[in-house]
Amino acid sequence: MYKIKTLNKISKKGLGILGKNYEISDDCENPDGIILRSFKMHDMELPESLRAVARAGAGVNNIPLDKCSEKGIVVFNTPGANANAVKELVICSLLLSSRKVVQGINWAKTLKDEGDQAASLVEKGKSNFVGPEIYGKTLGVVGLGAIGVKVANAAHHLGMNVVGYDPYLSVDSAWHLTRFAEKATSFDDLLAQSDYITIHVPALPSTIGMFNSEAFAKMKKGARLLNFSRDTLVDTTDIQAALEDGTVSCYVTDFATADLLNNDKVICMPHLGASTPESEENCAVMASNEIKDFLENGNIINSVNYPNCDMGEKNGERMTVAHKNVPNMLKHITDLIAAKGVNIDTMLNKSRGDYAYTMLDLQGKIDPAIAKEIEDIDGVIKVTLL
Ligand SMILES: NC(=O)C1=CN([C@@H]2O[C@H](COP(=O)(O)OP(=O)(O)OC[C@H]3O[C@@H](n4cnc5c(N)ncnc54)[C@H](O)[C@@H]3O)[C@@H](O)[C@H]2O)C=CC1
Ligand SMILES: O=C(O)C(=O)COP(=O)(O)O
Repeated sequence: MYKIKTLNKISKKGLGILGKNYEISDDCENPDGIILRSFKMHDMELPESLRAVARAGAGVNNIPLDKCSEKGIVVFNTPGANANAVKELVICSLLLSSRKVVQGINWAKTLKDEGDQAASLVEKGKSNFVGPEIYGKTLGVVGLGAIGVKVANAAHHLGMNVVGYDPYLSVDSAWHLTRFAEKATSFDDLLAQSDYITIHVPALPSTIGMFNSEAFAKMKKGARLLNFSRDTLVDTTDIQAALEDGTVSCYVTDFATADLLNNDKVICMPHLGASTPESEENCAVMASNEIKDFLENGNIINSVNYPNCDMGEKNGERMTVAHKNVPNMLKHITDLIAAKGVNIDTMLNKSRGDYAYTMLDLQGKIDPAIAKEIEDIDGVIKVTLL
């Protein structure tokens, strides 16, 4: 029986994929795997039993990746599984940032006690809520991954000019991106051209604070900014100054904070980007499949800290070894196996940064003591016999 601990509410349909050999609860002790959404794991003690963490979603800034890598815990996410949900809310927000819909609705509500006068007061007051159309305007998309590409394509279909910036654009994203999107020559070029800017990059040391006073100074006066990625990408003090002096005319963010909630030029949402039944299910299905394939077969698909390694379904004895990416590891591991008279049928080894992963299909019955001996090799982190 495998034990899975959930740290957030995860779609039941998705968890159902795991099947009868899985005990799933939010308070289990010694879990083999954790499935979570935005729960912040940084202060959590990582149990010795833990082999895998699956983020049902895209962003992994809530997970202590370095600590997991050091302990041989493989972390997964679910690329693209919630991208459509976010795209739809971004398109909605483009319109909200332009047309003063939120402000207009809030004002209309104040007329609820005006009786027969309400209709004529509405007509008199509506001129305060005029806002421009998005058709023919330029949208700058920062980060052309799963979400950015979908937003760019949808905005093109709505008649916008689209300019994109992504120095690490993947081949897959390039295949899916509308040919009408123009490539910004630099981040500054995107800032200078755009009437609307939408942010779709992960929160990394290189992206945190990328929207600061320096960036705002390069933007078109009155541009509108949308942030459905992470709060830390936009400097809170600098955005408030940019809103105050009119550099930015509206900021729509999926990350409500006390400062921003008080600002009339900010539309704050309570992190709703991925909150659709479809996306919650897609993410949970993908996360469950990833963790199940890893726990049962040792395969790594869509990891964010270990290399992807896939030897298909196991058929016999399989050993997996998480280790440091240093010379001679394979020699040490295979020498020890050979010394026990065990034959290796198939082997796969891949590395990613400082870490590597080796999968070995072994012939015959294996003495579990081998795992302990391999684990004692300097540089080996975790050995699992499946
Ligand atoms: N509001 C919400 O509910 C949700 C928020 N997100 C956030 O959106 C982010 C993006 O999600 P996806 O598109 O699915 O991820 P993704 O990994 O498919 O795309 C990210 C893109 O950003 C690019 N990038 C990285 N550094 C960059 C830089 N300095 N400048 C420009 N581009 C850069 C990458 O090359 C990649 O193409 C996530 O990391 C997460 O923080 C994701 C899903 C839901
Ligand atoms: O997938 C992401 O990065 C998200 O931000 C979605 O977060 P959530 O799963 O809705 O808590």
